[in-house]
Amino acid sequence: MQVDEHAFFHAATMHICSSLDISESVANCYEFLQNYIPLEGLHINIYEPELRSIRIIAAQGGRSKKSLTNQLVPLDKRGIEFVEYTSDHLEELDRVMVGRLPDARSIATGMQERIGFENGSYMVLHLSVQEVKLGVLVVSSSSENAFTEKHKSLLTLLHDPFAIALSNAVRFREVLRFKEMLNDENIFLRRELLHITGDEIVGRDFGLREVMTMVGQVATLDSNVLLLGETGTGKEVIAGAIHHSSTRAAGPMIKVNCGAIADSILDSELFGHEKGAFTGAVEQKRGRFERAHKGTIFLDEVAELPPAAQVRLLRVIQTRQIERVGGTKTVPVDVRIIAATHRNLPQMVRDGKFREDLWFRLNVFPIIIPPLRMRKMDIPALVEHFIQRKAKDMKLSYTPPLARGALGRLNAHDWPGNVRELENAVERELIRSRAAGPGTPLGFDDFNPGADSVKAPVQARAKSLFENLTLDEAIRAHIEQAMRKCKGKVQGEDGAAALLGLHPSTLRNRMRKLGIPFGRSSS
Ligand SMILES: Nc1ncnc2c1ncn2[C@@H]1O[C@H](COP(=O)(O)OP(=O)(O)OP(=O)(O)O)[C@@H](O)[C@H]1O
Repeated sequence: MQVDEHAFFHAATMHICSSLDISESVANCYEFLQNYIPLEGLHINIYEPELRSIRIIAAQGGRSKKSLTNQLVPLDKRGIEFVEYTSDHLEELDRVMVGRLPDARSIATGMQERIGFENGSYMVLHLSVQEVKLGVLVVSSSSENAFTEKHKSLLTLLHDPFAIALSNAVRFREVLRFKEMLNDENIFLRRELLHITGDEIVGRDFGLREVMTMVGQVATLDSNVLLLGETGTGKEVIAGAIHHSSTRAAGPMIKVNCGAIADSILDSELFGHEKGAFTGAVEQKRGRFERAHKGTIFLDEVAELPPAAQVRLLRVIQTRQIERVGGTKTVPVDVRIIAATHRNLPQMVRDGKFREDLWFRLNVFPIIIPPLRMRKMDIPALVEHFIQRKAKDMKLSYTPPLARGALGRLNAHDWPGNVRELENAVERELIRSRAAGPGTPLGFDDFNPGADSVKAPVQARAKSLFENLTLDEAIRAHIEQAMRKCKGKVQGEDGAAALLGLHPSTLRNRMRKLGIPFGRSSS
């Protein structure tokens, strides 16, 4: 057959450049090329030296039923030597090499099985740009001696368009990888920034004192931690504190909300997927476990994991390895697990809804975070903290004061939504105050604590303690109460600083600010 080489080159280039996705380009080209070359398989492969393997980037034809895209074909010593030799001696070699498929076995054991022809022949076009070897285009046939000099020269014509398509594909993969890394880095840096700018844990010296002691005990170990507490109690905040105080603080902390991810994509989210693993998997993706490598993974709402995912999580904990969806190799991951739930996990284990073996693995060091109604002494400081933070977020040039009686109203509530509910209440009140005019005190007047019988005694106690007090007055009352208990002593084991969980000089500063006499001035 007489071939118009210009027309062939033009049409082939149009097919190769028809898509940004190299798999599609190869698919589009496959049938077209069959009009000129008796091929039954078309593959583009790159060499990955650190994995000592060939990676199939795009594949069409062949006898394999499974998608070959992204599969790794390990090379033995001879294979590595061959690939490295051809990379170093590109100029001296023919651009297209023709050979018998059985001989290819010595280069890449397994490649032949993947293509699916026992016997037959192949042509390999070495793809390079500016003398840098990128990879190869492999054309194969199940017939022996299928390819002639004419086929060889036609394939040679296609070097540049295929090389450019491969170079773009490789760069695109790199960009995606960097994008993912930057994303992780960004999340990490934002957390870090919050940490440095003092997104401190309010109540660490009061209502969360025991919790923080436990955080201190476990943070530097690598043990798994289970955080138990109602919704909004600050489980994520505590998980962050553990990570930041651990030896993994320089690594990433990756959060997974196990209850918010659809079952169908849970595996791919947790463990990643290979390109082509399922419809829509257009690129390889690292899962959250891989992204948390050398850091911490925070599995929020762990009780919501469906049974199949529980099994896979258990396997990861046992083997410290993951397998991407659609992948064949295992990837080691060095990750510390912090899990959290607001559910009664032991009960779920008894009901057969949560695997007992997984429960044992996660429950190495449980920390119970008390609900806000059991640590109401933290409310004034939390309110102060949220007013400062939200006023900054809302770009207010002032921080409005609390109205008289506001704290009493807040204390009378039982806070079923815990700290998050309080945070939202403060935000709502700031919005109202801004609308009423700058500096309008935050009254929490419309705030309805509800009035069921369970809350009544709590309300009565809280009212007597805090009603009609401003924030400073409430803190002042709290300190004065501690000073009375400690008979005016600030420092020492039986001093007010120890009772309040503060450093003595911090307490003295605060007392000075609030005009509370201490030491000689108190007598
Ligand atoms: N001790 C605290 N100091 C300062 N802010 C806190 C504290 N505890 C909780 N918060 C804030 O309250 C909100 C809810 O906290 P967080 O998300 O950690 O709760 P959670 O228990 O993980 O909630 P969920 O169970 O719904 O996931 C967050 O905005 C958090 O910053």
